[in-house]
Amino acid sequence: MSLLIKNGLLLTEENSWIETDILIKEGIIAKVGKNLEQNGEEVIDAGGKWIAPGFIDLHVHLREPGGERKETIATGTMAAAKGGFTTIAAMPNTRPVPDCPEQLKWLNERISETAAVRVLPYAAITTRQLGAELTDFTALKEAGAFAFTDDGVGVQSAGMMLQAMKKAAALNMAVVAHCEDNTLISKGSLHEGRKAKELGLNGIPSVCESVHIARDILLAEAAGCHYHVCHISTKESVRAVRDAKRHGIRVTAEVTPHHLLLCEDDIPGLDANYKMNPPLRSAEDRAALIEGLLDGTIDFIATDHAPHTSEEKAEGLELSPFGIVGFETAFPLLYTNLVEKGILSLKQLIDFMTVKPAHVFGLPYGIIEEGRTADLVLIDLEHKEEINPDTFLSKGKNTPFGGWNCTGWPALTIAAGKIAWKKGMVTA
Ligand SMILES: NC(=O)N[C@@H](CC(=O)O)C(=O)O
Ligand SMILES: [Zn+2]
Ligand SMILES: [Zn+2]
Repeated sequence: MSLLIKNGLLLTEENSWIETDILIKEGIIAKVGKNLEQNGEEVIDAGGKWIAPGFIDLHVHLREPGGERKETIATGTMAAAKGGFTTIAAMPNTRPVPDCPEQLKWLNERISETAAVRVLPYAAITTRQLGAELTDFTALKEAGAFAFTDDGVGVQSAGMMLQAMKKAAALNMAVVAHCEDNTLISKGSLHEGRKAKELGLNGIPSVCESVHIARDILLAEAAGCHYHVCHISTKESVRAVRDAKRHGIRVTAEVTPHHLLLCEDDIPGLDANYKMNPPLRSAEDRAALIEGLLDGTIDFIATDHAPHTSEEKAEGLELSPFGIVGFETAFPLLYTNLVEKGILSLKQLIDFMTVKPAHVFGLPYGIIEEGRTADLVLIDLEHKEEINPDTFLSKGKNTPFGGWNCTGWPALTIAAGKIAWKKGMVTA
């Protein structure tokens, strides 16, 4: 299939734009330039919309296998495509866990049969993510693991983490960490701070995260491994990563849209759509995350798309599972609340969602250039719409952002040269 995109606006390095056409042939960007001639290709008139590299989200939960009531690879990747994402990396906290080559092979087959966009599967660090026994990293790498993580739980033992990092270093793979010390969780459902006190609930202290990050940075230095911090949320964590980078330690970090845009003060009461792990922290923490993103301490943005059923979320703040969905709101939220407010330039936002994650993990995506895979998103920066969870393609409707008015929405997503989602498209 060949496609010709006409009259798109392409962002330049200087945060300016040029008008361009893009010719796509057999999944590859064949030509970028003005007034390209049509030779029987399907034409897409971008009509002044912006063309960005397809977004890359390296922290998502697709729930399959085992959690199909919350999401499947098919529904999750359709939601991703609608959000403008063309490459996503799926976390291994499924049932079963991809902790052996057979399971990973099954997953890769399922992905190739049902996914609407590219899915890179993580493999677990420990068997069944129980923290007791290291998985076979060599075999898992051969079977197609993208990187190693036990996301959903922290690796409690420093000894286990060091072993994992040494193995990963030898294979030139990354260890990706959910940082949480189980002795410090305190059975909390939100941040240990003002709001927890006001609601009379147990809080999760900041040290619960930062102590793991500090530990792991020293372990990564000893092992010489690429260590990546998931969903960073506290000012102390940002400080630790900043300090580690200054010392030349190979640490990188991601932050979620919700931690950039919300803090504990925004939690209206006992609404479980504000419950996620790590929790929404203090206003100072939120400011430190933005500062960390701006000064390069935090490398990129990842949604931590974590769908749960409405029944589960109806159990309330204390009993419901942690997590919120992210694919279908990430760009409009960040564009409206960071770019339009002058905190980030459009170029910076696009980089945090494309070039940077690709660069950190050595992926050949996130760049619009002749010869590259045609992963693209057309964005309508003028379009205004209210976030309505009922319209989500994800099975998960669990978001605290329902009713937010946003400007700047994806209109069409092309993944590996094929239209993966188009505004107004009817899906099953
Ligand atoms: N972030 C969350 O609140 N929940 C995630 C787990 C995780 O990312 O740690 C989930 O799987 O639901
Ligand atoms: Zn996590
Ligand atoms: Zn997660």
